Amino acid sequence: MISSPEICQCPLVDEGASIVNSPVCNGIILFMMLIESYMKGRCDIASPCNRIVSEKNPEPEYDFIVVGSGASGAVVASRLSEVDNFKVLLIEAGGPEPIGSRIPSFYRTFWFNELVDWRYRTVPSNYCLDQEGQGCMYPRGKVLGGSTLLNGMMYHRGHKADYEDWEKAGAQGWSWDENLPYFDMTEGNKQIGSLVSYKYHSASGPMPVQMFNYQPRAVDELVNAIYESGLPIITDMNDPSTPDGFSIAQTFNENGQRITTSRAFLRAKWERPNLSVLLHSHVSKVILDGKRAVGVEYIDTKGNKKTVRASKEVILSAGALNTPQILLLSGVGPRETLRKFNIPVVEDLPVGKNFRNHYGATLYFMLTKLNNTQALDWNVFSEYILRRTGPMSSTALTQVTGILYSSLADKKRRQPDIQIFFNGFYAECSKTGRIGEPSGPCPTNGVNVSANAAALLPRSVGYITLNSTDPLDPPLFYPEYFSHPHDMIMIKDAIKYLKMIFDTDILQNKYGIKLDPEYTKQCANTGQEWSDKWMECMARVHTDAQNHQIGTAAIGHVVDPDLMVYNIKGLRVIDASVMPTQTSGNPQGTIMMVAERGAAKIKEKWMEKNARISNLGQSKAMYQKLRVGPYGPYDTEVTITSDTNVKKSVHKLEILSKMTKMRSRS
Ligand SMILES: Cc1cc2nc3c(=O)[nH]c(=O)nc-3n(C[C@H](O)[C@H](O)[C@H](O)COP(=O)(O)OP(=O)(O)OC[C@H]3O[C@@H](n4cnc5c(N)ncnc54)[C@H](O)[C@@H]3O)c2cc1C
Repeated sequence: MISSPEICQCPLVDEGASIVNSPVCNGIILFMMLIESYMKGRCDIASPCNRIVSEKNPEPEYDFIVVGSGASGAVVASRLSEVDNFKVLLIEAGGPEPIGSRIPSFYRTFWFNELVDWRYRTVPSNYCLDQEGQGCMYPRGKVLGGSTLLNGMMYHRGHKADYEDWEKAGAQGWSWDENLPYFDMTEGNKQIGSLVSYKYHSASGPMPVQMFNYQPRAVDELVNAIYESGLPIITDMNDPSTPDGFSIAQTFNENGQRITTSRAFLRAKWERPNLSVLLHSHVSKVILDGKRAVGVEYIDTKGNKKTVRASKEVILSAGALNTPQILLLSGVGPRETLRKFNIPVVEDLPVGKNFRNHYGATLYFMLTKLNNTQALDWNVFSEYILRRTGPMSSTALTQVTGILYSSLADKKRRQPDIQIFFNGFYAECSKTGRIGEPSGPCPTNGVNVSANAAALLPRSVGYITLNSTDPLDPPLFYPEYFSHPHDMIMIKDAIKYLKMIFDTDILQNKYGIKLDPEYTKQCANTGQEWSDKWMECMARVHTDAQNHQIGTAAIGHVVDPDLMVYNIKGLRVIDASVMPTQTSGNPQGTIMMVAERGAAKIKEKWMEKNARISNLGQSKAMYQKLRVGPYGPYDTEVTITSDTNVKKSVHKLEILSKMTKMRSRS
């Protein structure tokens, strides 16, 4: 039985956006309102005692100002404020984390909600044609935790070869080996020993990493189908010896809840009077005194322009879509763009160029032999509220992914270049909570699922520029998808892998899988389904513009390898913008690593000599400790998961992965 609200040590809170009335579950829905009110009454979910409260009276000057609290900014602010005598201000345009965002199954619920999402779109072009001329959608976190509050939570470090590419692009000192200690600093892996090896993971970082504690039957069946298709199954996507294959991903979660960077890194704020946070404050530009950054200008909740000074550094962590806008408005960018908008040129740099993103095609299917009923009901909700497990504690099919080689990939360098994602069976919506409640008007019409076939190392490069000098006016995004012919080859190769899975006995006969005609009609005139022309049409119509944008203030182009903006003192960029080329995987793990390294570089520069030596000594000792194994500290830190459901999935992955290896040897 579900009990009444818990008594937490602090008064309950009601803040942020609601799960009711989201695009994935619209209308006034009593059951969803009930779920939300129950969640507010659970201390571990609502965490009323650890709320980040916005500073009412910010001081006129801080040592460091960090702009943006996402995958990068929360890490930077947290690491800098470890130094007692650094005064740090973190400025975030969005507000607090909505409580509903902690539920993994609601992972799409907050997309396009203006309270937490910038709701960007690309300039319309010859792709994303299903969007009726509005351009591709780019959900983007405008909230504490940034896009780590909207994302799919998958943890990936990229591959060694990706960082060789970084070095070639000018990022000297950013090789795989040099980055490893900083990956380790972030990662708090809970499955070392039970799923992944101490050799490639760390247990001691603040960000919890593990598989979701629940895998629905559909995940099991999908993994079976993948094995039947002959494609490889691997246990750990971050093990360099198995760079390609399908797996159930490890994700950023704990106790059945999403963990954003703000939850993982900013909790420390409560012991740190030297860290202040300003919410709902939109930074409009960096204040430059000649070629030195001395503060920022921001727009507060009432629309007033305010300024705050930085005595040491301003750090831009506003993400690859917003950092270039702030730089351009500050007079740092391509001369021709700045002149066009009458912005005085402080430094002529290629800001906004080198805009890269993973992208591909989405294919929509129907499982015609299943009834289309809601995956969220009273039973599911009770299981979650009592034990923090069940369908609400995972992202259903989305936790399965595969990273594979296209025909263009460099296999010798072990650098896969395409990724497959799946979507469906989400416990995200229900009107009454009744068991067996139909989803949509035609319950016997089959279950809708979809899959994405994406290029991880696309060659097309776009740009971002200003639309106007109004800081609240979104910039213009020109990703220039398909401008390089290789991308279509990679995407078609990825679709061919999907076809192999689609053709399996399990999906064909047991589930009656079919392409959803609603989503193929625009390509009906291209001839046969799955033909080259059909795949090309599907990629342009149902373009999957992923949300892994990078490169718009890249190392070697706009910032130096220490992440300092060229020729400007006191101004650093530490976020996805500095990545010069893509990594072949989900980027949050890499961006957190960049943030750890960036913060370490700042500490190295500004900490007093004695403190610096002791800090570096500690980091080194910690790293050495982390790398000891298999009988060293790791074994004492191993958490063997006790959840039988996870154990079953781990066991299955292990068996299928062994069978994959045997198959490839024979
Ligand atoms: C829907 C979705 C799914 C994804 N899935 C995954 C996944 O499964 N795994 C993975 O690794 N990655 C995933 N990603 C990508 C990952 O979340 C991003 O790459 C990462 O969060 C980017 O980090 P960042 O710090 O550069 O920017 P963000 O995390 O976006 O943070 C930027 C912050 O800066 C703030 N900001 C911006 N402009 C201003 C301003 N002018 N003033 C003040 N504050 C400002 C923003 O509000 C935001 O909080 C996904 C992203 C999305 C959107």
